[in-house]
Amino acid sequence: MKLFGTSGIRMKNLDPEIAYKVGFALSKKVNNVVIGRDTRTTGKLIESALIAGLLNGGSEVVTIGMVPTPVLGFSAREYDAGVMITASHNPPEYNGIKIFNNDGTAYRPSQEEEIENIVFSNGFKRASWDCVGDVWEDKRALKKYMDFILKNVNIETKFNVVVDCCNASGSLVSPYLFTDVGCHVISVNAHVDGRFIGRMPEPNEKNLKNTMAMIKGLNNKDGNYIGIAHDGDADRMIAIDEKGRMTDFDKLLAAFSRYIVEKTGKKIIITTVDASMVIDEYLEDLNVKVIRTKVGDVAVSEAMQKYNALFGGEPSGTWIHGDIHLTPDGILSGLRILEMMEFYGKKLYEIMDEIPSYINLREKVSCEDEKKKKVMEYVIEKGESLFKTTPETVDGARFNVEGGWVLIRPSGTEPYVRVRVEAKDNKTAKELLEKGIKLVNEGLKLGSVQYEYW
Ligand SMILES: N[C@@H]1[C@@H](O)[C@H](O)[C@@H](COP(=O)(O)O)O[C@@H]1O
Ligand SMILES: [Mg+2]
Repeated sequence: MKLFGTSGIRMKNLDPEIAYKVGFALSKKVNNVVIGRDTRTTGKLIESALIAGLLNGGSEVVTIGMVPTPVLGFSAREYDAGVMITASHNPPEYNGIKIFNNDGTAYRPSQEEEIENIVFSNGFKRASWDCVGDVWEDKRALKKYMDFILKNVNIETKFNVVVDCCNASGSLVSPYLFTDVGCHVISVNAHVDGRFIGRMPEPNEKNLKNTMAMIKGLNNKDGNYIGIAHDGDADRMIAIDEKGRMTDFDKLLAAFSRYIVEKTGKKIIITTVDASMVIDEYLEDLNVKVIRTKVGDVAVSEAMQKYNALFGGEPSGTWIHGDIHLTPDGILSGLRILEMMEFYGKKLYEIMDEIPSYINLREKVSCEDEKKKKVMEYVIEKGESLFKTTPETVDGARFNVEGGWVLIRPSGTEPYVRVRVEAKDNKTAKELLEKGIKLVNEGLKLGSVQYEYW
């Protein structure tokens, strides 16, 4: 059994026994740990089990309560490690455990494997009664993070911003920080509720429908609002422009990457294999090196350190600002969108409309975790003759064909195989998508096409 995926452990009805064992295993590696959790109903249950494991193994624990992931990542710098209890963008019945190093990066696969090996070895040696750990509470973590971010952003303009927090832990920080930098803020879904009653935590077109309509309505009356919407732990964000349109993930990433290069002169950008070719094209005249990694903030932060890059971003809206800290931060990303608008003196829709558009399609096919390996073996084997090219296998299988590409990869956070297509024309894009989905379904032996919007 493999516990860790793209972003730590992520499971439906996560068993507290797993949390206990992970806590115990972690106590064999570090002496003290800071723990935060998102708003999920199972948060305290998982936290209690994790703490029990850590204490039983002899680690000291500091809890910082309900916080966004960037606050936990930032707080980890004062300890040997940090643990965030979150299932990020997954629905409310999920929960997860993500471990952080004290440089703010998430645990690398090799570190996760060490924890897994201890968990499955079952050779737990408890600390004796006089060596068990203790727990303290730090109530100042949110404040320390907010002071730190405020020191590092510089926004003169009084922007109007709708901040949508999906009833998650971003609610405790994001609307306040936008207000503190001088924005007029309307907060939406900003009372915490682990059932995510306002909208589901994945920030996509379907879930942001009401917020987009609201912005459109406000701006009909000359409001000039943009929107910033987070996922369930606010390590991600997506922006909504003044016309009430959710910005395209890849185009926003391209615009922001260009801004960072123009502002800092640093010509390296890190992104992932599922990102659009628009990034390379939009930065072409600036001679920028765009480096692509596997999907996931772990791979992105690792490459940022390797190449000494200032910025790394994924088209899921997970962006890392290496000049500030190495934890993906959707709140800081939102503030930096405002810095970008101020830098260019343009509205968000004006910046977005300058970027070329390709046809980008994303679908996901239901696939239980246990079947993913087999499905991918099938995809790699049969895809080669179907697409008449050998796939790149940095992450999943990417088939580069005339006029576009298709990437088929198992999600590391959800029970899906993702099919991602990009092409210069509609026909090629549709064909690639259909072929990709058919391939996955054949692998699943479903026979019929079954998919949902990503
Ligand atoms: N922090 C990670 C991101 O880095 C990643 O992009 C996303 C999707 O991952 P996957 O496509 O494996 O489900 O999951 C999490 O949010
Ligand atoms: Mg997240």
